[in-house]
Amino acid sequence: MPEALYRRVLLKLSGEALMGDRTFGIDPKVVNRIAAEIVEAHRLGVEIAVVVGGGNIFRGVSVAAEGGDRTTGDYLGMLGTVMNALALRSAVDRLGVPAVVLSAIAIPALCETFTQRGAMTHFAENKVLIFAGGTGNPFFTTDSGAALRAAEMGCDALLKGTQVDGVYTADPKKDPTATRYEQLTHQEVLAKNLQVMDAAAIALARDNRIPVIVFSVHESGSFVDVLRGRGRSTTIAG
Ligand SMILES: Nc1ncnc2c1ncn2[C@@H]1O[C@H](COP(=O)(O)OP(=O)(O)O)[C@@H](O)[C@H]1O
Ligand SMILES: O=c1ccn([C@@H]2O[C@H](COP(=O)(O)OP(=O)(O)O)[C@@H](O)[C@H]2O)c(=O)[nH]1
Repeated sequence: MPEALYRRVLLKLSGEALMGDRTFGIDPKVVNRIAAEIVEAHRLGVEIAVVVGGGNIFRGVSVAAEGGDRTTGDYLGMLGTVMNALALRSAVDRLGVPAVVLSAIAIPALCETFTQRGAMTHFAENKVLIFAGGTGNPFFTTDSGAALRAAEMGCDALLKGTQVDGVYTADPKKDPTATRYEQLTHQEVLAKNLQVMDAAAIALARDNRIPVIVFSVHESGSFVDVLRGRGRSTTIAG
């Protein structure tokens, strides 16, 4: 069995993935399964930072679409990511690996506030880092937060665990004839306007030469498989 291909990775976890079969919120069974995979990867010796999404709780654009205030909606979305991060920390902790939540928005009663130097200290202490609050700014996404933190933390790769098992010629949920790419460049994703990740996140990864690997977080063992260079995924690099 090959060991991990990477020394330090940023795992972007879709908020919606944490819902399991529910229509809203957090399914503890799913959180426990993902936590177990993170712990397995940690035991391979990989340094892991996680950025959690919040789409299972709140999306600012939905508020705006109904005539509400986008900025307030986005802050609610960021708070949703803090809820997910706390649930994941508790699940990883319970499996015997220390984990810490670092939020872009200060909520000192619940978690630490992110600083790059503080986060590096936690890596040196062999902890799993869980980044909450996205970038801390409205009008951004947690994908952009993931690309930003991957650059700040010097990660070798950004692994996007999402609803689909890679990047397709079109959204596979809408177009059943769409076919999956094995490999693409960041520039091709932008030029073809492939919507699996927002353009700001892809551009930031491109400018910092960070490969992005898109895989399905719904398949058990997929995170560790990707770390070992196995399983179904699309690599965006070059
Ligand atoms: N070209 C494409 N290839 C793959 N997925 C795509 C593509 N275009 C749109 N999508 C959609 O993008 C979704 C992933 O993006 P997003 O909803 O932001 O996920 P996440 O919640 O993981 O951040 C997939 O579930 C898929 O339906
Ligand atoms: O830097 C950020 C990250 C997130 N959000 C808000 O938080 C919500 C949840 O994040 P996202 O949609 O990226 O979650 P995911 O799709 O990964 O579950 C977004 O819709 C935004 O409203 C934001 O305003 N700024």
